[in-house]
Amino acid sequence: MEANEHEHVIEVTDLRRVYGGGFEAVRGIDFSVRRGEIFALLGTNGAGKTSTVELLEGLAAPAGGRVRVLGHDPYTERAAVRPRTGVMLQEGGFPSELTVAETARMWAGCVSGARPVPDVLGLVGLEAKAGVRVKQLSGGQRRRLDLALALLGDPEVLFLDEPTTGLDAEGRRDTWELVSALRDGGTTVVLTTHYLEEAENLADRLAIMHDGRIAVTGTPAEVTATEPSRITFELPHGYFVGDLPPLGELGVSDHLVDGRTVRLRTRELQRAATGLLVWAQTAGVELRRLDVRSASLEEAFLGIAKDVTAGTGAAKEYAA
Ligand SMILES: Nc1ncnc2c1ncn2[C@@H]1O[C@H](COP(=O)(O)OP(=O)(O)OP(=O)(O)O)[C@@H](O)[C@H]1O
Repeated sequence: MEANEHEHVIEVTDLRRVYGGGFEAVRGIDFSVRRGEIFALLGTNGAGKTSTVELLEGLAAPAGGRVRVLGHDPYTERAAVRPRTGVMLQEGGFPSELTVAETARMWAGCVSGARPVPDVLGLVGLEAKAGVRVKQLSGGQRRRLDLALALLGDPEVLFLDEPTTGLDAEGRRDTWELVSALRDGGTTVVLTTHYLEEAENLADRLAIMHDGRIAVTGTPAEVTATEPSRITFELPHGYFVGDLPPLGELGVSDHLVDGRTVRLRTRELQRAATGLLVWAQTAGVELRRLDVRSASLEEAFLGIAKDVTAGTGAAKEYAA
């Protein structure tokens, strides 16, 4: 197939994974990832993210369903897939007595057409640590070495399992910049993360998993739009909630009054905010401490986890 930006480099259909004791960790999931996009898998602890990524990496055979990476089955056609993918595992597990450069050279020996080691260490900001033993690296520096090793083969598809766990704020930002630059260069990236901010900043599309299933997929904006927006303000002195325009007519789904503070939730943010501001202007009053905001990914995440736990959430998918 000719490489183009609409090509699905990963296709997952009704994928299932069952562990030895019969526990079904992945319970029939579907998603696809296009060439050159960053796709994030989010979810609560034990949701099945790592179990899923391991199936994409060809480390285990699915109990059911189908997975294709670059058009191949990553488990049975490992030889066709592995040289074109890079894998950053949660635990690198290198011999700790080797230096950073020795570790990378050892790894490069297993990769056909490996990039020069200094280039890859430079990419992840470890060039100054080339002569340092792995056991002397900080946790964050080890994560960067993990990433460098995944990049040695200049992969078309990169799997990153919690790439920024243990990194400080600066290290995290540097990794985001690097991953974005790789995407801009055409690399397809699948990452798991616990940091919602990371998915919001980095992902072109994401899926939120819960209990082995995908609860929602879409762009960060689409997923965020599943939760209502919020408007908060203080009632002007001398006014009561009943003096406001009828809230239902402004598209407000529910409201809460706490002292003089009014909190509204709406799925029609522009209509509700405009209605309130026009009312305030006409009444000649100021809405003090006015705060108007769309839901964050965190609110969507918590809302979805709650919905699914309560059994009210059917899987939602947005147009790609
Ligand atoms: N080797 C195993 N044998 C049996 N059960 C397992 C095994 N590995 C994982 N599980 C179970 O499968 C479920 C999914 O685990 P998985 O590691 O895929 O979740 P995750 O979403 O990556 O979690 P986390 O965010 O905590 O890393 C969990 O309930 C876990 O206990």
